[in-house]
Amino acid sequence: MAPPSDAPAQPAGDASDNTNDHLVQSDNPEHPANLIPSLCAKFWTLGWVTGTGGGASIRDDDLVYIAPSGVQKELMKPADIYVLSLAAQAKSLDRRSRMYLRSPARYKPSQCTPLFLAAFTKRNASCCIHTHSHWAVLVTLILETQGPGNDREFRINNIEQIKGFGRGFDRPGNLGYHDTLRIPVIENTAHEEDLTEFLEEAMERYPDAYAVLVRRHGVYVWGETVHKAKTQCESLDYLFQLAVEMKRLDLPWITKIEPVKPTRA
Ligand SMILES: CSCCC(=O)C(=O)COP(=O)(O)O
Ligand SMILES: [Zn+2]
Repeated sequence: MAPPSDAPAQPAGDASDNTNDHLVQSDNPEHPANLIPSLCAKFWTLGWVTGTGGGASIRDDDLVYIAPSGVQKELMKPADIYVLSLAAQAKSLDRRSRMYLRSPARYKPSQCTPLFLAAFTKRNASCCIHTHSHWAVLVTLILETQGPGNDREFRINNIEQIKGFGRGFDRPGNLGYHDTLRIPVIENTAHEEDLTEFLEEAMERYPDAYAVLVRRHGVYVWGETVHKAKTQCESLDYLFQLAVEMKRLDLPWITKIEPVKPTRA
């Protein structure tokens, strides 16, 4: 059956209408133009990029690789990827207009683009992942029930998976078991791009955070490398799911546990 005429076309991997195609052509599976589609296909199986929502972007030095908007992210091809230069973008007087080095004609770039750029420019991240995970959304809903003043930060401690997080931008090492992981929550907006100023403001308030939750929407997670962004996103999703189950069992997310001293025989 033919799709309705107003349905967004699915990526077909046809780059014939583009210039600078060499920017997305590589046999290396680690090339960002190959990695974004393969990561998004994995994220779809986790429920992170369902129904065109969510996505991922990768920065390689000055070049930023971006998925198309409104497409099923698990089906896109390297030829569907947009590429822009951070240096060229920085010179642009109009913050909202973007000069793409490669721009597939049939789509628009992801609405998440300015949020991904914030992670790259303000945190020197190399990868930013945006999920619509149920667990992320549920955590923001649970926090909402705790009322104004207590609903703008997710906090958890004394859980082993917290060690999956770096200590912060430009700070060596990872969090420890007894450390408290803090993730700011911002309110959702009618359009994804309008989240940018609130995400940037949360980054200012939480200089060491690697993620920002968006109420009733999902989460943005970044890292200094693709590997670290993915590890942190997985760790966070694990912690969000655990937190939802803990809440169901009436268990607190923050506990006071004294460090156990190792005994020597
Ligand atoms: C049903 S998804 C609505 C937009 C959104 O929240 C999102 O993450 C995807 O935006 P994109 O422009 O990348 O399709
Ligand atoms: Zn989204």
